[in-house]
Order: sequence, then structure tokens, then C-alpha cells
Amino acid sequence: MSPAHRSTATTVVLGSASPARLRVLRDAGLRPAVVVSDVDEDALLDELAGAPPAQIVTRLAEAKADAVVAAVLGDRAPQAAGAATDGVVVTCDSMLLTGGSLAGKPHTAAAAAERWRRMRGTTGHLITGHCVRRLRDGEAVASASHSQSTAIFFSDVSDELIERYAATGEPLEVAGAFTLDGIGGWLIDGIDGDPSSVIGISLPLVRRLLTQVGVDVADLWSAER
Ligand SMILES: Nc1nc2c(ncn2[C@@H]2O[C@H](COP(=O)(O)OP(=O)(O)OP(=O)(O)O)[C@@H](O)[C@H]2O)c(=O)[nH]1
Repeated sequence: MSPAHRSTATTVVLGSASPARLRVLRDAGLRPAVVVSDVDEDALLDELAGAPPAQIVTRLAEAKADAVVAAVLGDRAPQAAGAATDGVVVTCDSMLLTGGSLAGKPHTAAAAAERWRRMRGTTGHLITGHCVRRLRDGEAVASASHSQSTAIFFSDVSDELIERYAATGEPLEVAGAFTLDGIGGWLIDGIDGDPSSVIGISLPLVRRLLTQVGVDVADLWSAER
């Protein structure tokens, strides 16, 4: 893309309530506006029951993008001023494939501990669906979506450590009942794949999706450090 056509005014919108996703993007030089979607994920999960895991998380990300684009183009997202004219909307959905089934957030300490007793010493796959939409002059003009999978090698830890980790509350509201970059890091032996995707948003995949919708990620890097 020649410099003359490069847009330096593109507003980035992160369509997510995830503080971790926002932190990954900010640490990577973006200053996104946050517009949270109101998608009924459980209803969509029911509709998608039986579909391949990568398709499920990608469809969820696309549904979140639909809701956020509608809010931005419908003037219901004042915090994303300018995005309708020249913007990109990025949404994600993460789930853990373990023991042959997809798991989201455990929501309770008991559920988190039960999950950990099953997954300790095993390998799971954290799969994150991504969707990027390009907005220009009040329209959504391009879209690109895909998923990223990262293998997670869970430590074979004791019942007591599992109970104490669950009691911290950290694993309750994260996909798969673990974090890589928090207390959960003490219970992860390693990963094979993209670490940012595990935390919630894959930087290399978003770079490729941005290219597909005509945006050079380097044009989005904030001068602020
Ligand atoms: N910090 C951290 N968060 C993680 C990790 N793994 C998963 N998560 C978080 O777990 C959540 C997965 O749930 P999702 O339904 O994809 O996203 P959400 O938090 O509900 O937010 P929305 O994007 O608004 O749906 C996200 O917030 C991820 O950032 C990790 O290793 N570290």
C-alpha cells in the first residue's frame, strides 16, 4: 500500500470487556476504544452445539463484532467517536479444548478445582476466535476472521495447590480456569504456540486479519510510550 493511501486516523475499537485483551493491545502500542458487546453467548453456544471448536469460537467472535459494529454505526458508542468514518473493530472469544470438550469460564471455585483435577498433567488447547471489521464512511466495508490454537501443558499439581489456586478467585472468570500471565503461571509447565492468543488476543493473527481488511498494523502504533 503506497504511503499516500495509508490512513493514520484509523480508530481502533476493541469489542471486549476483557481487561487482559485491552492490556495486550495497549502493551503492543495500540490505544483502542472499548465497546462491549451484548451478545447472548449461551444462546449462540446452544445453536452451535456440535460444531467444530474453531468454528464455535470464531462464530462467537463474529457475533460480538456484529453487535459492536451496529453500536458504532448506530451512534450508540460515543467513546469510539470517529470509528464509523475510519475504524477497525476487533473482537475475540476464547475457550479451552480439554478432555474432548470445550470449556469457558468456571464461574465458581468448586468448578475451577474440579476442572483442574481433571486437566492437571494433561495438554489442553486454548482456542481463540478473532474477527476484524473495517469501517469507512459509515459502512462496514471489509471483514476477516479466523481462530488461533495454542497447546497448554498443565502441571501435575496437588489437590491442595488446586484448592488454594481456586480460592484466589483468579480462575473463576477466565476461559479454561487458568491464566498464563497471572497466578496460574505457577501451574503451567509450558505452551506450544502464540502466548498472546492464550491471554485473549493473538497479535500475529490480528496483524494478518488487519492486512486482509487493508490496514497496516504499523499505522496503528501509538506514538505515546
Ligand atoms: N489474563 C488472562 N486472561 C485470560 C487467559 N486466558 C483466558 N483469559 C480471559 O478469559 C476470558 C475469556 O472469556 P471470553 O468470553 O472470550 O471474553 P470475556 O472476558 O467474556 O469478554 P468479551 O470479549 O467481552 O466476551 C477473556 O477475558 C480472556 O482474556 C490468560 O491466560 N490470562
